[in-house]
Amino acid sequence: MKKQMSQTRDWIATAKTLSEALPYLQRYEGATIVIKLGGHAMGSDEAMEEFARDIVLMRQVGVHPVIVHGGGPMINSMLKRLDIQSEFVGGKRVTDAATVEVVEMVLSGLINKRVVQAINDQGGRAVGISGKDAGLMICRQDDPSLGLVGTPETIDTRLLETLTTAELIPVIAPLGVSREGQTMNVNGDTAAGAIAGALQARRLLLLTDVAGVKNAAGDVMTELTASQIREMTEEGVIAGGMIPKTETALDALARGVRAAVILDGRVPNACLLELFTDHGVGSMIRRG
Ligand SMILES: Nc1ncnc2c1ncn2[C@@H]1O[C@H](COP(=O)(O)OP(=O)(O)O)[C@@H](O)[C@H]1O
Ligand SMILES: CC(=O)N[C@@H](CCC(=O)OP(=O)(O)O)C(=O)O
Repeated sequence: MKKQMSQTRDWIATAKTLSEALPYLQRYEGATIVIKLGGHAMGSDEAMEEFARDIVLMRQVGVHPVIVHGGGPMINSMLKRLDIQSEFVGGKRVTDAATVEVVEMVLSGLINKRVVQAINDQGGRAVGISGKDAGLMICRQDDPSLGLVGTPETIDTRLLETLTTAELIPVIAPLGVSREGQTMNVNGDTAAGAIAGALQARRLLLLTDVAGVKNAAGDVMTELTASQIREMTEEGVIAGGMIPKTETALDALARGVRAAVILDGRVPNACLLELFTDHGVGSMIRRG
């Protein structure tokens, strides 16, 4: 009897949560949300399944999710197996001709199809592409000392619009092509920011494996301004892989995205919590 009553209370709480989501569901109906799934946030098959369910639910309630994925740790292990050395400068991989082949193989092959399949297994209809498809992402060389690393120069959104109109979910591997036809390795965060800007996305969600951007004392900053980011980067508090994330957030806002959030992809249903409840799960960077 007691068990039955507590179960009823759980169901009532679930119904209340659903009911409270109504204003958020209305707010985001028809909105484009770009979600960057970092390699570190992919973790287990279970985490991937949960992420995929969130994405399918978003589509079901009229949101247009566009996924950009990373895969840094998986590229590292493939390079190691092939005995190719690799190093990062400012959160970006120094990329030579041999490395870019492995990057493309891992990102466009293994990871892209894993994300696509996870979404489709949950009843969604995802289509895997890279920045090379239909001239989506034309790049110039970032810093010559990084080799074949690209900075997106133009984003042609037509393919994404076609997919979205057909109610398909684009899943994008962060590779681009130079004007000369050279394949370029693009940091996943950088690619997501450029795509979010070009689509004038309502939100850019950067999913990673930390609770958010931490200050010098190690506390997560729930809100961050552009000047705080610049200061913390100069002081070395924001370092490594967090540099492209915060730079991307600022860049996306400058291009017209309303807000960017760096959030903890390890938290179950992180995307749903962020979009459809009061409980933010990371660091929010707003315009202004
Ligand atoms: N100030 C900071 N706050 C939080 N994380 C930071 C900070 N500075 C550096 N980092 C590092 O950035 C990492 C996230 O970047 P990265 O490893 O590239 O993630 P992903 O694979 O999800 O893109 C964190 O795991 C953390 O080690
Ligand atoms: C230029 C550059 O650094 N490219 C990244 C692309 C993958 C990526 O960004 O993966 P995460 O999101 O998991 O870090 C790389 O080669 O690792």
